[in-house]
This record gives sequence, structure tokens and C-alpha cells, in this order.
Amino acid sequence: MGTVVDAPAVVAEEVTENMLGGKKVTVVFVLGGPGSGKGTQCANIVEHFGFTHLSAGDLLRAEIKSGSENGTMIENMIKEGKIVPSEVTIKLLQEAMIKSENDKFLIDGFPRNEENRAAFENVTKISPAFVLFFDCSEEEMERRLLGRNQGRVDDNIETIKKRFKTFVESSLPVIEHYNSKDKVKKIDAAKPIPEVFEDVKAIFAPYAPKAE
Ligand SMILES: Nc1ncnc2c1ncn2[C@@H]1O[C@H](COP(=O)(O)OP(=O)(O)OP(=O)(O)O)[C@@H](O)[C@H]1O
Ligand SMILES: Nc1ccn([C@@H]2O[C@H](COP(=O)(O)O)[C@@H](O)[C@H]2O)c(=O)n1
Ligand SMILES: [Mg+2]
Repeated sequence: MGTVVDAPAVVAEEVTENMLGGKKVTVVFVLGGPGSGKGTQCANIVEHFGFTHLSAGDLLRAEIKSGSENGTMIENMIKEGKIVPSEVTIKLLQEAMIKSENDKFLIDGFPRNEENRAAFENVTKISPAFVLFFDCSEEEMERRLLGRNQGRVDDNIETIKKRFKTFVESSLPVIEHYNSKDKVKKIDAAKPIPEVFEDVKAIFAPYAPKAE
């Protein structure tokens, strides 16, 4: 009797799980400190595994450039290494996912704090397949950021120190949360780029496009 009554609830959950605008999506959160190599490795994953890369930072920077009413607030938060309110970032991520024809997304640099994490789950009902965590020392990340040369307003030593503090205080607890659910795949990101990608490839092997 119990089984018969329970069955529809289970089916309903399967149907609605990770649905977005009528499609079932796979989401991987890509986390790690500033300069750990998230963007660099996401570009490789896109090329080899057909995911769409959504960088929360890039979306926020595009929002500033677009002349949005939130532009000044976002720019100030980025300069201070602070985290923009979740509603702003989630709206940008949701819009980008709905607009995309793809159903596999790398969400880079999000969730950055507990508020990001809980709000995303509440609003989208999407849970990540897993969390890719790029682990790297602050010394190495600082060296990389100071050498990046992409004209970012936050690639200066004052902001870098603030971003490290935000990462330790606000972002590491998010990684710990997912670790407690066995969802974190940790990568040694201090190695050279091709070696890091070898480790990444092993994790993404189940997502390799099928040979025709
Ligand atoms: N494994 C690596 N070894 C050496 N340099 C690297 C490595 N990975 C990335 N880099 C370089 O470090 C810089 C930062 O990399 P990237 O932009 O991918 O980091 P990120 O984690 O996305 O940083 P942010 O959080 O600030 O956006 C870039 O100049 C990139 O070329
Ligand atoms: N979830 C997020 C992600 C980023 N930010 C702000 O953007 C800055 C740059 O992000 P990168 O991922 O490109 O390093 C970051 O320091 C934050 O100020 C955010 O608020 N919320
Ligand atoms: Mg990046």
C-alpha cells in the first residue's frame, strides 16, 4: 500500500529535477580561489566536452559595460573584492542558461557564498552534478593574477588581498558544504596548465561526446 501511494511523488521529483525553461540541465560548479585557473580550464572543458561556460564574474563585468542601473554597485563590489547580492547574479545566470541551446553548463565562480548557494537552489531548484574545486596556494594565485594583464580593475595587490579574504571567509564554507555531500572533486591547480587539464579530463570522461 505504502509503495503505491509513494510512487507518484518519486516520479514527480524525477521530472522536475534540474529542469530549466522546459529542458533538463546538467550543471557543474567550478570553484577555487582568484587566479586558481578556473577560466583557463573551463575553456579547455568547453572545447573537449561540449559544455557552455558561464563565468559569474564575466556576466557581472558585461552588466557593468551594458550601462545597467546596477553597474556602479557591481563595479564597486568588484573593486572591493566583495560579493554582489545573489538576486543580481542569479538573474544573469538564469537568463544565460535559458537563452542557450545547450543543456550542459559550467558555472564558474558561483556560488561564492552561502547566500549565493541557498538562493540559487531555492530559485532554480537546480543541484550541481558535482563541484570542481581548483586548489592552489595564495602565493601562486597572487603571482598569476599580477601577471594576467587583462586590464581587470581587481588585478591589483590591494584588491587581491581582499579577494583572498573573501574566498577564505565566504567561499571555502560553500566548498565544505558540498564536500559534506561528497560532491567535491578537488584538483591540484598548482601544476602547469596541461597537467591540470589531464586531471580535469579524467573527471569529465563520463561527459565525453559519443563517437559517431
Ligand atoms: N596552471 C597554471 N599555471 C600557470 N598559470 C596559470 C595556470 N592556470 C591559469 N594560469 C594563468 O593564471 C592567470 C589566471 O587564470 P584564470 O583567469 O584562469 O583564473 P581564474 O581562477 O578564472 O581567476 P579569477 O577568479 O580571478 O577569474 C591567467 O593569466 C592564466 O593564464
Ligand atoms: N558569484 C559571484 C562571482 C563574482 N563576483 C564578483 O566578481 C568578481 C570577479 O569574479 P571572478 O570570478 O571573475 O574572479 C569577484 O571578486 C566578485 O567581486 C560576485 O560578486 N559574485
Ligand atoms: Mg575567472
